[in-house]
Amino acid sequence: MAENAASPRPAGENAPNRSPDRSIALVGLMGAGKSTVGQKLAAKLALPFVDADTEIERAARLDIPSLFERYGEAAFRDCERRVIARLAGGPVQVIATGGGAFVDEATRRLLLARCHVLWLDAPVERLAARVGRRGGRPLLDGRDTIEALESLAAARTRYYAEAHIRIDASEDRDETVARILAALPSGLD
Ligand SMILES: Nc1ncnc2c1ncn2[C@@H]1O[C@H](COP(=O)(O)OP(=O)(O)OP(=O)(O)O)[C@@H](O)[C@H]1O
Ligand SMILES: O=C(O)C1=C[C@@H](O)[C@@H](O)[C@H](O)C1
Ligand SMILES: [Mg+2]
Repeated sequence: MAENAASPRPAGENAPNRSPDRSIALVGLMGAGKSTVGQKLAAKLALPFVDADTEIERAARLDIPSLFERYGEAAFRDCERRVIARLAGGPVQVIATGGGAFVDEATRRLLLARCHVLWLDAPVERLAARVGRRGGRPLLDGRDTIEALESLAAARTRYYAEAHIRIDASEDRDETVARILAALPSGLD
C-alpha cells in the first residue's frame, strides 16, 4: 500500500525529526538487549551503532572470554573504561555498553554527563532464558545462570537505577524499541 503523505508519522518511524543532541547509552544486565535492541534503535534514529564489548575486543585483539582468562576481570574493566570514554566522546550514536560497565564510577559519571542513559530492565528469569547456554559471558560460565544473574542484579541494580530513564525490556525487541522511542525526551526531536 502506498504511504499516505498526509498521515502522521508514528513516533520515531523516520529519522529526520528525531536527531538526538547526544549519544544514547544502553545499560543493564546481560540479556537485557543492549546489543540487539541498540542496533534496531540506531537504525530507527539513523544513527551509528557501536557496541562497547566489540570495541574492547577490537582494541585488545582478543575475545572477551580470552581477555578474562589471560588478564583477569580487572584488566578487562580498565580496557572497558577507556573504550567507553572514547565512545562517549565520539559523534552522536547509540552505544551498547557491556553489562558491568555502568558499575564503574568514572564510566557512570561520564555517561550520565554526556549521554541519554537508558536502563533496559527485565526480570532475571527472562534474561536467563535469553542468554541461554551460549558461552562468551565469563561471569556466567560454570554457574547456574539464574543464580549468577540474581547475584549480579542484587549488586548492580542501585547503579542501573541512576540511569536517566528506565525501560521495561521484558517484551520483544520491537516493543522495547518502541518503548524507548516513546520515552526519549521530547526535546530530543
Ligand atoms: N527483548 C528481547 N526479546 C527477545 N529476545 C531478546 C530480547 N532482547 C535480546 N534478546 C536476545 O537475547 C540475547 C541476548 O541479547 P543481547 O546480546 O542484546 O543482550 P545484551 O544486553 O547486549 O547482553 P550483554 O551484556 O551480555 O552484551 C540475544 O540472543 C538476543 O537476540
Ligand atoms: O555483565 C558483565 O559484567 C559483562 C557483560 C558483557 O556484556 C561483557 O561486557 C562481559 O562478559 C561482562
Ligand atoms: Mg551486548
